[in-house]
Amino acid sequence: MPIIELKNVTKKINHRLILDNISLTIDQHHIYGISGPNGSGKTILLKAILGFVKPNTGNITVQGYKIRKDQMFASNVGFSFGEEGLLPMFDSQTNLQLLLKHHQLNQSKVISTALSKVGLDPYDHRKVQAFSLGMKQRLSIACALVNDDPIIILDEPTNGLDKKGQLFLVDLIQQLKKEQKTVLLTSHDEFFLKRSSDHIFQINDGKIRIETAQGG
Ligand SMILES: Nc1ncnc2c1ncn2[C@@H]1O[C@H](COP(=O)(O)OP(=O)(O)OP(=O)(O)O)[C@@H](O)[C@H]1O
Repeated sequence: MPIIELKNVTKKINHRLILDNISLTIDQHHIYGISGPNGSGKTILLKAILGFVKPNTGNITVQGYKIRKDQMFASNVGFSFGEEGLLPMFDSQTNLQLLLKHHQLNQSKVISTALSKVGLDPYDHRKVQAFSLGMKQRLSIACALVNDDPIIILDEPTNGLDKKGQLFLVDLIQQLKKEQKTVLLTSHDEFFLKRSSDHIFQINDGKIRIETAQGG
């Protein structure tokens, strides 16, 4: 059974068709990359899967639950939308702490582990507003990882990362695959997509098509 399934999903914004009858299946433990020009609907698609955007027609199912029907929002999904999800007036530890879904006795260990996984210093207590773009991107990715969810959604995770950071991210995604996570990510960087993903989808004019399926 697919872990995520979209059936005939349509989304219009201001009478403009953004997602045009999209059907898609995502199998668990695979890495899926989505490419497409600016404004093609990649972010809207990810937000619809999470339940943050309501489609006009169609159904989205995550782990067997219909989103905005059985469940308002997809649970068990870690997500990163770059800087927009961060609280700049707090340090990285507080940003992660506020996201923890479950009370944990070893909270600071869980937070340190997530920061170390993305190459940030767990003892750096500066406010996030003092971080470089690359550090903010890494923290945003840590936000997606901190709850150890089985599904990880990363919108443009290479934004702000230099070449070394991008290679680090490729390794991190391969590590997530080894941990049996299902990852759905978007990127404009074809090289990064090919290096990191088992399957690549292309969105254009609201329609989605599979570009390559390298097998996972
Ligand atoms: N809140 C909104 N109000 C009006 N239009 C919106 C809104 N959010 C998105 N859109 C429009 O929907 C379209 C798809 O946006 P989306 O952010 O999904 O594109 P994208 O493929 O992620 O683009 P990029 O590569 O630039 O990040 C764009 O034309 C955008 O202007």
